[in-house]
Amino acid sequence: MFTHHLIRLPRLSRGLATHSGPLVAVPGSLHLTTGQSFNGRSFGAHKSVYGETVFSTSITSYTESMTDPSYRGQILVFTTPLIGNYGVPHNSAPTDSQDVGVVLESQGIQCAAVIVSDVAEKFSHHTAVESLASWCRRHDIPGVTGVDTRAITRLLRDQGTTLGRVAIGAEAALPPPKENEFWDPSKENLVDQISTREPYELNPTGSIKIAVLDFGAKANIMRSLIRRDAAVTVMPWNYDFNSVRDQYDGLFLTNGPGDPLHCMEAVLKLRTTLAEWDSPVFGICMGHQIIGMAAGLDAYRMTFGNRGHNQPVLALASAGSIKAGRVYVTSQNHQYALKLQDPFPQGWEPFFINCNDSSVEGIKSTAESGKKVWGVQFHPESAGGPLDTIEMFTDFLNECRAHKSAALKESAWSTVGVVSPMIKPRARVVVAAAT
Ligand SMILES: NC(=O)CC[C@H](N)C(=O)O
Repeated sequence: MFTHHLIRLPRLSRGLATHSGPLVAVPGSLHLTTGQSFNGRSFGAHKSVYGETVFSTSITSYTESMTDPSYRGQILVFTTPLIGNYGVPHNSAPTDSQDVGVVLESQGIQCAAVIVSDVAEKFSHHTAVESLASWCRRHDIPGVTGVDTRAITRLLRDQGTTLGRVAIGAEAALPPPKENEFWDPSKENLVDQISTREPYELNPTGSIKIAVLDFGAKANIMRSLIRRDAAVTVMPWNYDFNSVRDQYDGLFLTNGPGDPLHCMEAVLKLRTTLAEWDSPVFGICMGHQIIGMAAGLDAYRMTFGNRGHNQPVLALASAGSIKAGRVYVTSQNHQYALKLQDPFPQGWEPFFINCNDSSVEGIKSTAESGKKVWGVQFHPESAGGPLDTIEMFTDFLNECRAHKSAALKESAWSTVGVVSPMIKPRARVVVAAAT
């Protein structure tokens, strides 16, 4: 065990006096299961936690990242040195008539702890109501500052995502835990801990009915759907969608925390959906991994994953607003990815590839398959991050609308006993009436 960084003296002169009382120098440390320790000072809850230590290269949107349910169980290290300078907004004020109940990405802070090189002790923004430190304390989330986050990140890039413990107060000075005492969140079904227990509706008067399987959804996915006039029914991740699928015009699978292998129940149910239902399906991050596994691809654990808002992806195929050959800058937060295999399963093709590490960033059904199914590893809904691929939501809903009106015409023609000349008959039998 060696120590990378000594405890820095707290900057009492700058203090937190304006917003939350003077900062008392409480020690805070990050211990890694591989033996390294980083000693700084605490700025959040006075509580020690275990988790998986990951780093994010995002420069802004710490509030959105920290409320993203996909960070559940993770000790989030920000590579940007100064975090907290625009404070934290009120999280429950409606932003518009299509309010989803929160301003940020979920009700509370989802990551297990945060590690910041230099936490901003003063904040300034017209929507801010409190400091990062006070927000963390209110949500019982520990934070450590005054550590060399560059050194931590270099370590994580070499040795991969590593189990860690954030130790606060007297515990920070104790020897690090033994290797077998670290908690490994990837062993748990984190999705089941946060997915909705019961289905619920948003924007029920919307013009197209979309079912959303909730693996730990970011609120901006729901906003992105309902702002495009979708009526959304959010369902538990393992809901029996096949028993209600005929009531919906499209299926959406959300992001979510942890290892996708814990969600095999959803993979198997989706396999049935894809075999028997031909309405459009779209999945993001965990949702994309579930679609890929249902298609027959394998998922694997990456060394340190991709987390940040500056990940370039190259489109390999065109679809809707996406043009083959273009690079899109994307928001990402994932540890697992689909394995690139040659040949791809029949009826599927790669859609995007990561320009940095060549990992699979998207898959789609082929034109020949007659299906409209896409999955993307990145987050088109952003929050935070660039909006380069936001129109994929419009593309998905356009396909749902086109499919719905084609199906309506088809059933209108079949009730008068003629096979529509405009509709290519699918595997489904079109009932030919007499006379
Ligand atoms: N944001 C996500 O949906 C993450 C998916 C999955 N938990 C992973 O880490 O790869």
